[in-house]
This record gives sequence, structure tokens and C-alpha cells, in this order.
Amino acid sequence: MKLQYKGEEPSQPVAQSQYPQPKLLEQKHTRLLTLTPWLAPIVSEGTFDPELLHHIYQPLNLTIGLTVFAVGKYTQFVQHFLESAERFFMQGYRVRYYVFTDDPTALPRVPLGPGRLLSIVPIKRHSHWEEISTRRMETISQHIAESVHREVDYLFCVDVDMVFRNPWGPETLGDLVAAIHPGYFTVPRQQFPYERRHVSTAFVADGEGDFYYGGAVFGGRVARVYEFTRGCHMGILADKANGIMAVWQEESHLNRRFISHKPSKVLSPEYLWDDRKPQPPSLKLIRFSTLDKDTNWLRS
Ligand SMILES: CC(=O)N[C@H]1[C@@H](OP(=O)(O)OP(=O)(O)OC[C@H]2O[C@@H](n3ccc(=O)[nH]c3=O)[C@H](O)[C@@H]2O)O[C@H](CO)[C@H](O)[C@@H]1O
Ligand SMILES: [Mn+2]
Repeated sequence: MKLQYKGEEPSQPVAQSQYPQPKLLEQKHTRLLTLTPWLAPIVSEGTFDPELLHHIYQPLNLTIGLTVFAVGKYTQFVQHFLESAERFFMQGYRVRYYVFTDDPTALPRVPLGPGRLLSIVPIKRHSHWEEISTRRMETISQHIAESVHREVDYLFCVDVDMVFRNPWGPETLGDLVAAIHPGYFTVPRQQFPYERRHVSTAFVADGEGDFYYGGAVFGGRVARVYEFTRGCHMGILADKANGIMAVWQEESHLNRRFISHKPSKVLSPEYLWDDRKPQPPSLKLIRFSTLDKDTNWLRS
């Protein structure tokens, strides 16, 4: 497979046009929208048949990659993360974990099931948490180009301060996959925390935007994830050259890019929840959730 970064030329014309915001919650406030206006499925419990999907995907012999970063104190999350992934993430499929860390000796040994592998990738430590988090786009794209594109078919990139609580299966596989942020799915897009300063390459105008996506979960076919992370990294570099850091760092760039490069599949907040929030009636189950953590201590 040849990996190519095609730059920004084929940018979709939708980026500038005006159209109504898609609302995840339908009229009755308990049912979720199942299709975006660009015809991408929105995945939530009840929209798919897990057994049927298993029969379709199992024979394809796919390998699914999962990247996480564990730098500094965040190595403490790896054990719980991996144990929960072993229970719930792509059960019955070949899985390859990539743990990027500045301290391989601090990582726990978690027993892995058959067909599941773990690669530890040593990386340099940056001093500020914004930098650690933002550098992920660059590191992921480089590592895909170096080796990951030969090792997996699909790749998901997620935060490490999270746990799987329910099955995450082949219903999530797609060319380019985004997850709706748990904090903003009932909010008008004018209130999305997009980067609003024109000087940033992550700038989003008031009338733009579909869903506010979380930076903690994205994925897709490995070649598409390469293009995506490269594109985000280019935006981040341009901002850096102008001395600006987007308001929500790489999440701002991710959101900017998903407006012009629409995801082919959208995951409901079941796939990106936050334990500090009560589970709303519109979500039948939580599959992957942020732990309540002491952010000040972690980032110090
Ligand atoms: C609700 C909220 O406020 N979300 C923002 C916050 O998410 P989070 O508060 O979830 O960010 P975070 O502290 O989990 O950092 C993101 C990820 O970077 C890695 N990491 C980070 C710091 C560190 O010292 N070591 C390390 O390994 C780790 O994999 C972690 O899961 O910050 C992100 C940083 O871009 C995004 O802006 C999110 O929108
Ligand atoms: Mn996080």
C-alpha cells in the first residue's frame, strides 16, 4: 500500500456553504438521529445487529490498531485501560495496541488474549501537557508511515484516561470515524467551543459545523487516519509558526478538519462518555468513558 498525503487541494466545497445544523437528539428527546445529512451512519445501541455484523466482519481477518499515549503520570492509566480493552474492545478480532510512552519501564504487564499484541513505542517527553496532547497528531502520522500501515487495517486513536465498559465492535469500523463529544450534543453550534480566532488555521465561523467531536476518539482505515492526522498536524504547525495554540489544542484542529473532510461514520456519545456526567435516557449504554481524574495533579 502506498501512503500519500495529498495536501489540501480536493477540499470539499461544503466547507463554506450554509445549511441547518444536524441535531443528534430527535424530537422526542430520547431517540438519537441515525444518519447525518451527508448520509453517514450515526452508531448507537439499537441501530445495528451485533451478531450479523460479526458474521460479516469475522471472515475478513482484519487487524484493528489502537493507539494511546501514556506520558509522565499518565502511565498510571494504562493498566485499567488495557484490562478493559481486553474485555470489550474488538473481542474476537486481531488487535494491536500501540502505547506511546516516555517511560516503558513504568508500564504494567497486562496479559493479552490470543491474537492480541502490544507494541511499546518510546517517545520524547514534552514539558507542557498541551504540547504532549497536541503532538499526538504528528507522532501518530509518523508512526503510521513508518510501520503501522503494514500492520493494521483500521486504526483508532484514543485517550488513555478512559475505560471500556461495554462492547466496542465492528459496528465502529469505517473509512473515517469521529465520535460526538459528550458535552455538546444538545447545544446549538454557535456555542460549540470551536477555535473562533481568524488567525488560527482551526478557525470555524458561526454558521459552520455539524457535531462537536471529541479529540479523545477518532479512527478509520489506516490510510485515511494517516491523511487525517497529517492534515491536523499541518494546521497545528502553521499555528505554531504564528505563535498561536488553538483553544482546545488538537481537538480544535480535528473539529476544523471534520467540517471539510466529513467522517464516513459517526459514533454516538456511547463511545465517548464522561463519568462525571449522569447517563441520560437517550443513551442506552456507555461503552467508553473518561475517568474522573485529578487534572491539576496530573498536569503538574
Ligand atoms: C473536557 C476537556 O476539557 N477536554 C479537553 C482535554 O481533554 P482531557 O482532559 O481528556 O485531556 P487529557 O488530560 O486526557 O490529555 C489527552 C491525552 O494526552 C495524553 N497525555 C496528556 C498529558 C500528559 O501529561 N501525558 C499524557 O500522556 C494522554 O493519553 C491523555 O489521555 O484536553 C484535550 C487536550 O487537547 C482536549 O482539548 C479536550 O477537549
Ligand atoms: Mn482524556
